[in-house]
Amino acid sequence: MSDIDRNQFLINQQPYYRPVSNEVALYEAAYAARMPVMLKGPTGCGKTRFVEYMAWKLGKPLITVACNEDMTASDLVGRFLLDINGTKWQDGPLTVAARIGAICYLDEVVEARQDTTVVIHPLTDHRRNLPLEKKGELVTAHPDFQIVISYNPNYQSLMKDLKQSTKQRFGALDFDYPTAAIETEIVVHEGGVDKATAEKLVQIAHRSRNLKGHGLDEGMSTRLLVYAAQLIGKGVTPQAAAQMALVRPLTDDPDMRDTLDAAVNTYF
Ligand SMILES: Nc1ncnc2c1ncn2[C@@H]1O[C@H](COP(=O)(O)OP(=O)(O)OP(=O)(O)O)[C@@H](O)[C@H]1O
Repeated sequence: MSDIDRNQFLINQQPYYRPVSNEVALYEAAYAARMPVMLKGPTGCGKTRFVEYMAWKLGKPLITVACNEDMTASDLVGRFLLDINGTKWQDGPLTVAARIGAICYLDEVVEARQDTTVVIHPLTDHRRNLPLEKKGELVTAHPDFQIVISYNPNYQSLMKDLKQSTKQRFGALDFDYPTAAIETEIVVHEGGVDKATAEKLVQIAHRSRNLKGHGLDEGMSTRLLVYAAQLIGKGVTPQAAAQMALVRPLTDDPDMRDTLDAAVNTYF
């Protein structure tokens, strides 16, 4: 039993999510089958917002874990802690999610070491259980439990990739930056700018995305477009907002910065 209040992980207000394709229906089918789901796509394209929206739509709690390379299996599963009465077991977020029947979202899972990632294996196949080896307990996942991971294929390298035995436990949905019309709609909604301004921001992003692989690792994300729009909404000039939110975060290279600034200047 867990004394954790499941309600604290429920999303009470509908998150704004603009569907791009049939991802909502596909996710619902995967959830109905309790299939683990992998969301693949570049940074800032809506993966996290999508999971929040789906958790709200399905009325299930959501527990999110930002993965990093220092994360150990204990950070996910739990550990014994010392307190005044001696040692006390504390469940990690994955264990809490399995007990209360939450959707457990492991963000950027490829950042975690492979020996950490394998702890999810027994939860992602027919066993649906989680051995707490140090505690000597086998947790059987609540029927509502589901595991979702996000993954940016552009960052993958030989050193950092998921094992096939991990990948092949998931159904996968491809995400990418939406079409110009949909992305404009998102920037208007999230950034509170008019349509004409949002369209220009999106066009600048398209220019940068064309430079991916030609001096840029990634183009400007939808998230950065929303940031730029929010600055404009606070009274910053579009040019300064685009420089601060779109160009400067993207590159440290002075030539590339000048190229992107020039692109901004053709629009604003
Ligand atoms: N389809 C969409 N509907 C609504 N908002 C969106 C959508 N796509 C992107 N956004 C906006 O872009 C922002 C960034 O999206 P999100 O945080 O979901 O990115 P992400 O793909 O999870 O990024 P990362 O991989 O870096 O965590 C959101 O806060 C939201 O404002």
